[in-house]
Amino acid sequence: MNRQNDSVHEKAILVGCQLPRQNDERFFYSMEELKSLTKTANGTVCAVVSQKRERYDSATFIGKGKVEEIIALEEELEADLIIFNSELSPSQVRNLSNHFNARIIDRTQLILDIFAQRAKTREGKLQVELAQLEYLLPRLSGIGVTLSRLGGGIGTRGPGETKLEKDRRHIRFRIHELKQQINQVVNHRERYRERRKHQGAFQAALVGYTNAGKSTIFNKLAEADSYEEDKLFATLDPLTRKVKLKSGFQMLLTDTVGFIQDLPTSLIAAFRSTLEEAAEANLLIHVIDGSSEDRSQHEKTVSRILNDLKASHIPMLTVYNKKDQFGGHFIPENPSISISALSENDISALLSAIEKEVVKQLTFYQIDVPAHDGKLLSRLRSETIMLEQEFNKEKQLYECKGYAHSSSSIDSIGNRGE
Ligand SMILES: Nc1nc2c(ncn2[C@@H]2O[C@H](COP(=O)(O)OP(=O)(O)OP(=O)(O)O)[C@@H](O)[C@H]2O)c(=O)[nH]1
Repeated sequence: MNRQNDSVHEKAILVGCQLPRQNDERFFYSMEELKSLTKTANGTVCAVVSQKRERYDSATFIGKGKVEEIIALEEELEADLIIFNSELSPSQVRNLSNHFNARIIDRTQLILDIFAQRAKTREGKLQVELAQLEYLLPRLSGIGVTLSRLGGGIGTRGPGETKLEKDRRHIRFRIHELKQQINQVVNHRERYRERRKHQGAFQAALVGYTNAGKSTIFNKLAEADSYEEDKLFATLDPLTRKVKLKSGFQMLLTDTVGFIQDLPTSLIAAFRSTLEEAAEANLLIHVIDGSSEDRSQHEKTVSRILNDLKASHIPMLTVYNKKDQFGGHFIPENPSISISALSENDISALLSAIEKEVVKQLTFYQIDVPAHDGKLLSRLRSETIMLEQEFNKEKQLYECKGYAHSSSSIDSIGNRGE
């Protein structure tokens, strides 16, 4: 399993600059999120500095006075890192590096670093490396010149603990290579996705703000071995598993990447194809950390991203998770359920709630199955929700009734009707 450099806790000063177009609430939330991202990357926040300006300073992002203030803080607190809450231009990084001993990184690099640490599947790793290199390339000013003392620590790590390449020629070659490999993997996944569609499987996807508890719920529902941890972004790749509902009906469940505000564009591009998978689901299971103070902000972020993905029309079950920490007293959206993913009873209630939503989308069928056709019977049991199965001794057949997914490939379900 892929872990951070647990022993190293770099000390970071966070820097934000609020422009007139950003209201106080949004700016505050974004700084809070930066703190949480820093902790996720195994950094320790030792100071937070912010400034209001009409526009960013083209040379140093923040004003001269603030630069002086941070120089003093850096010395006093012995900071290793200064993290800026916006994307810095290559020249801003260069200019700032002249003022500080600590390494300078921006929000994008921080997020890329976290994604690099937590990518699990081959595709996720390739995509994160590509996003990192595309970010890095314009920021190198010549062969072998490094970006803000590239070499170790937050912002410089590649997927699977490899060091980021720093030579322009190598980077270009690697970008080319990565694009080819990603194409292959994506094509392979597309074929797999088409096959699943063709088979008419019912597909559900877990979506939600990062750290809401998606992987935990996914594991409990699918009894799969996914990676969960109390840090942001434990899920970077969509993982798809079979989930058996109480009736025996099997659906596919996909776990998706955690959503955050202002995901860097390079990463949106990298994960677009994987997020598109969620956009094709029959049912979205939106997991919300009900115990978080930023709950409503998180919900807004997720709705916005779903909207961008053109997935807002998909039926949704809202799950307020971590009930053990908030008491479950919401009068929330419909349909919804409050649970603690850590409680077996609640997981069982969640399965029933999911089943209720699934049934809404299924079609009633009635079919006679010859007694000797055990194969069809067993398929009906797992691929549909069978309500009745009566044996007609005279005709030597089973009279079955139930609900099936409308695009089910069980072609023998001919005589549907309500
Ligand atoms: N107290 C409590 N903790 C929970 C519950 N569900 C999940 N957690 C914890 O919350 C943390 C985050 O859970 P994950 O399942 O990794 O969250 P995620 O939504 O997959 O996160 P990303 O992959 O970062 O998007 C873990 O430490 C879980 O153990 C719950 O119901 N109650």
